[in-house]
Amino acid sequence: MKLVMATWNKTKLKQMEQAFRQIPLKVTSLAKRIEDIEETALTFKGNALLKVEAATQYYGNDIIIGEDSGLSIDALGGFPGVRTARFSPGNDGDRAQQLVERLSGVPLSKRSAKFTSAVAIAFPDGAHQYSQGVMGGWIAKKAPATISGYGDIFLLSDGKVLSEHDPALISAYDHRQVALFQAKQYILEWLEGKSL
Ligand SMILES: O=c1[nH]c(=O)c2ncn([C@@H]3O[C@H](COP(=O)(O)OP(=O)(O)OP(=O)(O)O)[C@@H](O)[C@H]3O)c2[nH]1
Repeated sequence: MKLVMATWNKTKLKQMEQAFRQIPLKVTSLAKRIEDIEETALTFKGNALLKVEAATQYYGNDIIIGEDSGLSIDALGGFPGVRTARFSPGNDGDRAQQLVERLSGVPLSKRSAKFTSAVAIAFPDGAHQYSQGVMGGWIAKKAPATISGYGDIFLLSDGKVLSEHDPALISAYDHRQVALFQAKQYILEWLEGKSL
């Protein structure tokens, strides 16, 4: 039995491998076997499940994990949410720039936002588990001259944007790390329950 990471994103894959390093199973990614899927669900959890389901026909005897994440801005009714990675052409930096422009004139008190990460797990016996992590913050009024991603516009309560923080120090509060930590407990407990 293997741990199959249902992701096509290399950074995410590394984070998942790291988060699950204590689990005594070989980790593999389905990226090479199946093409990236269309993320058509209306929720992060729904998209995480779609990623997992894309893998079940090839990896029915393994534990499959999928993750979906994004940024939700209160003043924009939760936008971009599940569409964070693709609400307009270009890269995350271009999209983050657009969000800052859309919030022009909005005071900091009304710029609250959150990152959400949802993880879905499919076990070989057909059981599923889900976990979620959330990190709250604000969309900064002053963005750097060059915005390379959402981390450059996401302000934390210490007055610094996410990308100004040491990832190792912020990791305990990171939405994805929180969701993956809970997922790890589910997997370890499932293995224990099966005496594996
Ligand atoms: O700067 C950031 N710091 C973060 O902490 C963070 N967490 C999520 N995101 C963004 O949210 C979308 C995820 O999209 P997503 O889950 O569909 O991933 P993906 O399509 O790359 O991979 P996958 O679907 O193959 O797994 C992408 O735009 C990510 O940049 C972040 N950006």
